[in-house]
Amino acid sequence: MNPRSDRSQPRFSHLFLFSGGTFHSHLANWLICRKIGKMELPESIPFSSVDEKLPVSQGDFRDFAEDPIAEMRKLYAEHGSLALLQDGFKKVAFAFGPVWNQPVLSNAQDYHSMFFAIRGSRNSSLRRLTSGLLSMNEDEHREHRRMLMGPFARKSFEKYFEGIDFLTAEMLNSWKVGDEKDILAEMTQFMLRVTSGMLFGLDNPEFAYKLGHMLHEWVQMNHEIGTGAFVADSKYTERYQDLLTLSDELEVQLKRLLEMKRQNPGDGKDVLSILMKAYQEEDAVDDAKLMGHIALLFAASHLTTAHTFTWTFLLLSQHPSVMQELHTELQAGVLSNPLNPNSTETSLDRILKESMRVLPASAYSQRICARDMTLGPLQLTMGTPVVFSQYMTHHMSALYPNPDQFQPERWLDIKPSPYAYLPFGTGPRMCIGGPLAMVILKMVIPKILSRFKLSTVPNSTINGRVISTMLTPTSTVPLLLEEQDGNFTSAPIQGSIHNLVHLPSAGKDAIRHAA
Ligand code: HEM
Repeated sequence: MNPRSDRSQPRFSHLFLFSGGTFHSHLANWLICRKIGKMELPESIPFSSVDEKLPVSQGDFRDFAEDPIAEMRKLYAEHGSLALLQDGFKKVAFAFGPVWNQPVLSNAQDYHSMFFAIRGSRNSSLRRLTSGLLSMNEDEHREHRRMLMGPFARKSFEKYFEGIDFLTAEMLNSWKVGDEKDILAEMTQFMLRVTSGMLFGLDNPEFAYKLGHMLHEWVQMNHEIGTGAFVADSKYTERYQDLLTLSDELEVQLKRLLEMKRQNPGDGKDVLSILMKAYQEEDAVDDAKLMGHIALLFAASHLTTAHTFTWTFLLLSQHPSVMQELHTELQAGVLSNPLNPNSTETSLDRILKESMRVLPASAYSQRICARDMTLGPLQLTMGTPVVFSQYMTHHMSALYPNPDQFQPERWLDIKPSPYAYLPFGTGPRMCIGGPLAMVILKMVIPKILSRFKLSTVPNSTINGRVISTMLTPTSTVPLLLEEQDGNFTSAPIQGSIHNLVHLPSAGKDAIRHAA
């Protein structure tokens, strides 16, 4: 039997947080939320009186797991910026756009964070490795976040530059004019090395990279079965045992790393050394927590940044006039110091902002209601997941005209609120590595583009979709390495990339408007 057609039995799962209760009207609350700051609720919201019609759709969470963007678009088209998806007894709330992002993301006391994947049983290595910031809330979160901020403060960045420069040169020296490169594989490998170096130091590069590879596999596996935290389907959970085994092995290696660091602290310039020192000074050494932080930092950092590199190079290769402007700035040498706070905004700043708007590496995330509460007209019981989405918010035409088009020049005229533009999230749980990721992108992109022209391979097929919470290229992303001669053209490409962004070579009707 096709499991998708078996709708007669509600599916129960110990993995899923149940939510029950009845719905009531909460018009007053909704009206208060209607105008927050400068942001108006988009006109399209269809309920005029909450009693008339609540924004509830019956659905199948497996459809959401398969294609989160398609499901979110459907909910948005049907209900506007607030919706509840109900599958049997289970419910998930969806909050799209700045009006609802604000309460969900600013109120960390009522909207708790939850690790994006299955966490394992109480005494498992998986549970310990997933105990980093994303699994912490309230006082515990505040305390650990404060200690973690040190290595991610701007004054710490210079410690990582030497390693990043070295690894960039190593990658570029392995590239040759005429090569066709899968830029996704290249940038993933590059970020794996950069992240391993930044987190563990490069005094023992072989061990750092070995650990990096293990963490990479562990992160990938978490994302693959991550959707299992939402839906009960063996498709997502059959690799769970493999994840438990890998977690055991990873924990052994991370313990080894901590021992090595204690015996030989090295130059102390890596994130782990800085953290260990901070924890020691506060007499708060807890190896399980340290390992949880390291695992999360790796998970949060390397693929998000690798995907941002990949999407940006793809978008540039499809937009020759944008590339031309960047090249002119590169030649004028105005991009050389990404750390200079006094430098005026360059086209690279706008390109990165726009790339992360139109193809945000983190497409959505979720919170869990910490108590029974209301969100607009919805009454949500404790434990109900609330999904918010960067992709949906960034593609709202009321906020960004022609939202599916890559138009870096729009940033000359706009300054959206942190609830309308949030590639790094916002509020008390905003990404702690965002500024560092931006510096890495701004350091490395000019170096690559000074050496090589990256051109689209005509008619290549580029696919992308959301896996777990990440907007991920799901095919290779082949680009041709050519001599940088400053003459840019583009060529048509195929694939599901056209469902995510409107590319000029695709013609007018290639994409439905996302939101
Ligand atoms: C382009 C690269 C990156 C993107 C797009 C990104 C995106 C995000 C987003 C959207 C969140 C908020 C999630 C939520 O609210 O549920 C987040 C949180 C986080 N990110 Fe990043 N991130 C990036 C790079 C990094 C880097 C380089 C690091 C560290 C080395 C990092 C570490 C973290 C941590 C620890 C959190 C959790 C913060 C907390 O819960 O308090 N990220 N990131």
